[in-house]
Amino acid sequence: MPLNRAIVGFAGSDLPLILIRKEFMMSQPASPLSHDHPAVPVRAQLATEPLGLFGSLKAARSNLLNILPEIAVRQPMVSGRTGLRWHMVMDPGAIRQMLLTKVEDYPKSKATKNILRPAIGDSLFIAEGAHWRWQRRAAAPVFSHRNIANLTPTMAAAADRAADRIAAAGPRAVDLLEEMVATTFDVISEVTFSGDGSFDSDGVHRAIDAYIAEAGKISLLDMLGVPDWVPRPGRMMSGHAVGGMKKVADAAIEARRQRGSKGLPDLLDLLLAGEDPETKKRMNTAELRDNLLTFIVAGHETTALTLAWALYLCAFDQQVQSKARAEIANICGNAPITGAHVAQLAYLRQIVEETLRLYPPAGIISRTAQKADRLCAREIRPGDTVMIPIYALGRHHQLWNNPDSFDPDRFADRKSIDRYAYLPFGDGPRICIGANFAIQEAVIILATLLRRFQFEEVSGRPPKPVMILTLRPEGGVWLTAKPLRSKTPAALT
Ligand code: HEM
Repeated sequence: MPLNRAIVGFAGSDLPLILIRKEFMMSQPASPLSHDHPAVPVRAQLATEPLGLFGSLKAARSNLLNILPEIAVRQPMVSGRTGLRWHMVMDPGAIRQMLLTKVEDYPKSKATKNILRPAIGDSLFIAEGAHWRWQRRAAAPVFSHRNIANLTPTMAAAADRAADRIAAAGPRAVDLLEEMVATTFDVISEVTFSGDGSFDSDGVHRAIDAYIAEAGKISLLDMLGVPDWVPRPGRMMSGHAVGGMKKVADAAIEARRQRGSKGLPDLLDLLLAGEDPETKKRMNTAELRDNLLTFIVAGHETTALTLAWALYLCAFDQQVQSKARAEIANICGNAPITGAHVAQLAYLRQIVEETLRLYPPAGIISRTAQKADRLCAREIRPGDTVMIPIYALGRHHQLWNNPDSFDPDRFADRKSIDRYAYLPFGDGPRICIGANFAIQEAVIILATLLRRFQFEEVSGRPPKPVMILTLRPEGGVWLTAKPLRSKTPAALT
């Protein structure tokens, strides 16, 4: 079927308005479909009719996925106007243009920067141009293959602690989302400020979570295009917690400068030693702190969500869970999980990749166009918001077979997948710097938990995909964890 270039206006618009063809207006039942179709895991209910300005604003505050129209999983591009002109791009060629060939013309959107700048300053995540480039060059060695491999024991130890906590819950259902957030925070605080007894990691964790909860709610004022200097109440509320968090981080950096590195270098040691290979510039305390907080903010919740969704999917499909457990037994036996194992746990990696297709933590990324351009033969004007809805891309009917079903075997032959059809980590020069870190961490934690427990769904408590800043399972991921062995092999040695 040729791709239909529909343009959809979701509110008063100077763009051609509402051309939703009837066949695209059919709503999708949640699951299961019918006796002829396999059941599919939970998915978001996409909009089947224009929301209007207030409907869009309401959706944006409660669940951003609700602003995605159903045709976004069938069409290459959807455009409209809600205060500002916007486009959603699902066409791999057009996405390549935005993220790679014309990356300078599509910087991160103002809304993204407004939300994150109070917490992470002008760090690697939101800086542009030369200021971004030198920080990326200085931080790149921190995420080298060797440095990430060195973190394996820290990740495995945090995974064992998580397994012990889950075991302590006994036969009661456990919220795996909460457990995974605690576990990935444990990892990231250990690998950023390891061994600094004075570092108040609980305080930083509380401040970050409060910030994500408050400031992450897409501001009504941003959506309406109100200028940046108008204060945003939600962001001011969390300002106090953020100020405290920055002080804690600055003190930890100063303490490390005084005492120097001990043993294997952690992320802070590596960043302290890092310099831009071209300009030889090094980061000052504020730049180090903003980047470390960026790693914490960008790195812990995203990986926790991946793990929580992966465990939900393994409980949803017991055959996949058994196959994964067989692989772990075959590759790792009873030994503690090592970096060498991670490289061989191919099926576990496929589960993680398929989880990221169905529930990408960064469900929508967005850019503000700087120049007049054309995407999918459609006019882009300077100032237009151009979104890449990663969630819709991963479930696009033109790009995937049975897009809503869970099938890790899709990733058995990675070469068969169009690079720009699968973008949980973005692409081009702004691709996630922590992608390998996240995959390694997810594989280690998943392997540790699956060899110790059999996870089962709790009836009547399915997670609901909701996107505020990230795509989260609302209400948590409640599963029962049936013990398969009393202790992890690491703890037995
Ligand atoms: C499963 C886990 C993760 C997911 C799904 C994820 C996703 C993403 C995505 C989609 C982007 C690009 C955003 C855009 O282009 O607008 C990004 C950028 C970034 N991520 Fe991740 N991320 C994850 C884990 C991590 C980890 C573990 C770290 C660090 C420890 C990290 C640090 C960053 C940074 C610093 C950037 C900005 C890079 C730049 O602009 O040069 N992320 N991430």
